[in-house]
Amino acid sequence: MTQPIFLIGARGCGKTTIGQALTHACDFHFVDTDLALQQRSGMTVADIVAAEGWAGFRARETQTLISVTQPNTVVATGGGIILAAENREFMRQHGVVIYLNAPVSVLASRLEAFPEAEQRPTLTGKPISEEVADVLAQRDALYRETAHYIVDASSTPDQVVALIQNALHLATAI
Ligand SMILES: Nc1ncnc2c1ncn2[C@@H]1O[C@H](COP(=O)(O)OP(=O)(O)O)[C@@H](O)[C@H]1O
Ligand SMILES: O=C(O)C1=C[C@@H](OP(=O)(O)O)[C@@H](O)[C@H](O)C1
Ligand SMILES: [Mg+2]
Repeated sequence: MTQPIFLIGARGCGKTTIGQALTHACDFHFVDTDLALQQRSGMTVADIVAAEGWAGFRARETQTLISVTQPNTVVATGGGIILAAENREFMRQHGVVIYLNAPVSVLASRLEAFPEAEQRPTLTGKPISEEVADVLAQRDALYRETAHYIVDASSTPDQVVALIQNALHLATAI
């Protein structure tokens, strides 16, 4: 299989971490839409949102998604990539989409331990655990309708990578 693999899911589900580990396991290249758009603009996510609002960030995110998509590539996306219908359609048409699914308690404890405020400026103004619950409630259906496969992302990184590889073997067998 050479199709790109898109990792989607909430902040803290491990798209960036698992994406890097997966590229070693399946000998793909790694790209992360947030890292790519920050390198190109010379600004952090927080800088872009402060200067251009979330609409400016979302426009850059869509451009970046299209430009980084190549064969043999794992694309770690940002948690809000599924908000735009064009992004959802693009990912489903151009590759295999995997939803890294984890409960609110797991997401909140990871984000509380490593908030990375420059990467994750607040979306709602609420404390982390409330924000995670609210945002996941709004987006879970979009992650599910976009995904070809849903993988439990609450176990260790090695275990999550193994679950993805199982799903991809299914994909190559079809
Ligand atoms: N499977 C995992 N088990 C434990 N910690 C994890 C796991 N996946 C990610 N993390 C940790 O959670 C935090 C957020 O991970 P990250 O990959 O940045 O998530 P995302 O890109 O989905 O927002 C990081 O500190 C990372 O080390
Ligand atoms: O969920 C979101 O709307 C966002 C998630 C972030 O990426 P991660 O999911 O990699 O943290 C980043 O793209 C930005 O802060 C917006
Ligand atoms: Mg990330």
